[in-house]
Amino acid sequence: MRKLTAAPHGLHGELAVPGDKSISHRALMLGAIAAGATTIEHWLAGEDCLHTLQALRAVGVTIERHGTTVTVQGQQGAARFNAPHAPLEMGNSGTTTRLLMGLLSGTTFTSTLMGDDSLQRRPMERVTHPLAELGVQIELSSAGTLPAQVHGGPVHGGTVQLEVASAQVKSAVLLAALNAQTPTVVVEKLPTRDHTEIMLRQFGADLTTAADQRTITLQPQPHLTGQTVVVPGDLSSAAFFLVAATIVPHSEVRLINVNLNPTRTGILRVLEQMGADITITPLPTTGEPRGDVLVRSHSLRPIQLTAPAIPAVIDELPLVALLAATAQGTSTIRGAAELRVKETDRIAVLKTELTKLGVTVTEYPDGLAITGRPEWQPQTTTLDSHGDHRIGMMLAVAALRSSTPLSLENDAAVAVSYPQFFTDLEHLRGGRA
Ligand SMILES: O=C(O)C1=C[C@@H](OP(=O)(O)O)[C@@H](O)[C@H](O)C1
Ligand SMILES: C=C(OP(=O)(O)O)C(=O)O
Repeated sequence: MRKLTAAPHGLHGELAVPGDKSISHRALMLGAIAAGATTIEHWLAGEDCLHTLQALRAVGVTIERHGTTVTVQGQQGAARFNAPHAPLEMGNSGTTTRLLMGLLSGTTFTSTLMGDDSLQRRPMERVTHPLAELGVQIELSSAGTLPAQVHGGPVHGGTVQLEVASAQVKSAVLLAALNAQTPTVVVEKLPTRDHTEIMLRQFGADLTTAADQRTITLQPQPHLTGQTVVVPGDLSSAAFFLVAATIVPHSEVRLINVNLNPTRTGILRVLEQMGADITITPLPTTGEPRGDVLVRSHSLRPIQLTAPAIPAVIDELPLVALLAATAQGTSTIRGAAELRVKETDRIAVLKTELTKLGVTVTEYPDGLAITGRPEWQPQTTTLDSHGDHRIGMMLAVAALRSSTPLSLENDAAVAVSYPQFFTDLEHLRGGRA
């Protein structure tokens, strides 16, 4: 249980958030199968990425970590991994699980993947079905969930049409297809985050994305070479402070060196459309776009989000719901049924926690309607993350507008993606209550 305090004087200052979670997972995995060493700087030492690191060590990859600098000794292909002595523990991490299903299909052995209670409930057939089209054999529980047995073996190329708009599924297919004998074409329903594609190109793969942004062609058997990967700050982590500074009066915050990949910047577009005061300054870079974002408090208007906008803001939707609570009028988030199969059913949990906070919320199968008021303040004493890191951090941001003390149950969940979240929040509060 953590005491949450308000920020009556607003949030102020500059912050470099930890490295991007999606990119940190991918850098470990591509480093593990490349030739030679990969050095990763500003790596995210959060619980999810540590599960990827431990799983790769368990299959014989040598990985050294000093804080946020990680060195991976590449094995020149998953076929050189060693069979693990025990099941691989995925913890709470959907990304670790789904991407490893693709990567481990290139081994010469069977791996067992296990997860925590939340991950054990999340759907995995979305990955095993498209992988089966490439000849990959994976067994799941009768409910289509973990534990999984991933059988290493031959993989063939082909065209795979994905049923779910998911970067995890797309990435699993691309990682498996590296070992095929013929090219693979992956066709997505909607474009999703393209970190795997960008990084595969950096490591030397021949991969093209069509003008529709959702058809990707990968040539098989590339020679991948170890790289230096400098991970940009995680926009999904920065988003908590972008939203906090917007809705807490008297704030001015600069988030420095955050990832600005357009497949991830939906939250910036939402803030702009709602009338927030943000200034984006791109930094010169190759590969992943990055830059600084300055935000000052501002009043907001409601927003209507539909399916095409969802992938680029999927992890920030709890924050969009909070922004909507302070806007004059009703906002809607639709086409977001994916929220129901995240760490929690985020639609149901948002309904519960926002209702406690005194916000008018309607739940739909695929989203929410939220009626906001510019003068809204939290109306409760105890909030609950339900064990979901993003819900916990959003609630801590909501509490900044409270006039009475609040407490947060299951606050430890934040360590999944942002272990120093409360310290960074305190830094921007300047220790002023
Ligand atoms: O590929 C990734 O790194 C991720 C993709 C998204 O999941 P889906 O692929 O299930 O949409 C996102 O929610 C998750 O936090 C990270
Ligand atoms: C959904 C998330 O992650 P994952 O799917 O990797 O558990 C998240 O970080 O919000």
